[in-house]
Amino acid sequence: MAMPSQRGEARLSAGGGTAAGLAANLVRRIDRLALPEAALVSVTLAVPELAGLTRLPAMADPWSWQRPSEGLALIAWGCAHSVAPADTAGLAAAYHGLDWAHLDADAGGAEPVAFLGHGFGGPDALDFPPALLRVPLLVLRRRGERCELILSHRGGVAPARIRAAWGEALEDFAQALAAPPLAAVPVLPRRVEEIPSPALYRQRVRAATQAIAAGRLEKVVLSRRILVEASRPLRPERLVEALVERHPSCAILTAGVDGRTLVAASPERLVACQGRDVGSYALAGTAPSDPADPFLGGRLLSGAKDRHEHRLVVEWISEALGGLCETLDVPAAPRRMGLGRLEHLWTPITGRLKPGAGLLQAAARLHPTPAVAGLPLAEARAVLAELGETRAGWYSGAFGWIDRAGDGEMAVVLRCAVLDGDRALLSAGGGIVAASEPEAEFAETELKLGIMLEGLRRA
Ligand SMILES: C=C(O[C@@H]1C=C(C(=O)O)C=C[C@H]1O)C(=O)O
Repeated sequence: MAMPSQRGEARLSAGGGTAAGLAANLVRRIDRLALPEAALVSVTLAVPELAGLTRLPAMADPWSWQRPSEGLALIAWGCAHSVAPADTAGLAAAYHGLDWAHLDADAGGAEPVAFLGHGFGGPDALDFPPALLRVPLLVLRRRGERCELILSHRGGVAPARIRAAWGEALEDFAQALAAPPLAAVPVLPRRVEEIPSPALYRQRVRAATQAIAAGRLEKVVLSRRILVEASRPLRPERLVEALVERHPSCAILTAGVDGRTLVAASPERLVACQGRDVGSYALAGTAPSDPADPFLGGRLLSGAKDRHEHRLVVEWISEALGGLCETLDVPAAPRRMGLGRLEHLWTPITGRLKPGAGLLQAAARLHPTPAVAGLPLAEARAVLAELGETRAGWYSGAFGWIDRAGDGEMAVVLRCAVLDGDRALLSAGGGIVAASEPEAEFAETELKLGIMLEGLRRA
């Protein structure tokens, strides 16, 4: 544990060195390297001494991604390059336009990474930018046993300037890692606003089922959000810690945008790529899981309404991804994915990409899936607009990372909150099909909101 002491003396671990010592050591290693030349330059250093310290430290506007079940953590610090395109297509253009040179100083084989995120499309009630691509100044990456620091900087400037910027960032980052965690006083956030009101949400579910019965569309995903207030500022890094512990199979992500922090524990993979292997999750159909009632999940698997809702998503993803793939594997029947108090129907879809196809191309085709929008998409968007629904803070958009070689993953932003001081705005929704009932749909959103509400008690 870090010992409280003066700046520069803070210890990274009981037996380890000081934060200042680590930073000085890394700076010496960087000084010996000949930096590559390009518009964007990166260097990766192995840092086994940080392997036990890949928790998100307290910082302003944190960007991070963790998949604890895969032993993956990416913690960013600062910004070397950022682009704010108008949409997902713009994200792909921004990424492919990067002139990015890299020096793998310890021959660990790892590529430098960029983070990216975007909203659902259309107005964002929190005015989050439609899309962002960011190459951080530093990324601490842990993958299994390996731990590395990736440093990036805009090229075309004197190497001494780059080294100075990295040196300063390394010092600050090491200090943040060594800072002792703040006392864990539990908070009880209370609801201060519900948008729409519970009664209006039920009414929207009814209106949606009527539009479906009238033959306008097959499915539409409605959502609601709640604003909660705590008695003191909420801390994203503590919320992340709680989510990592409770939902290790999810993608736990943060994106700091102008002092507000989006935090999510998403069970839904929009797309993941490794080489030409690609995968996406169809996730739709939800029920409470009750350990005392093992048959409940069985009912989810055999229930006609949820199976129908799920099948629509499987077919749509198979078609969207299939167009980019040489081979596609779609399991014949869904499985159950358990997430604490609820569970989903889940079909992991995998394939082999055609040459030239990649993660961002797949992401642009897959977003928004009928798991968060509806079918057909244009009619679903029209119904959402008629019902007056808006989404906020990238909820039901996507967030993830991509490395220089094109490997990476994006998750659908679900089970999320935007933290702003002592307040947090939580969003959740659910798919409405012909057989949906207002009360059950409302209860489903409450279950989904429960994941963040529970985490926030420890924020
Ligand atoms: C829309 C959300 O979740 C999506 C909708 C689901 C459903 O309708 O059953 C299940 C998982 C997600 O794909 C949400 O969590 O807000």
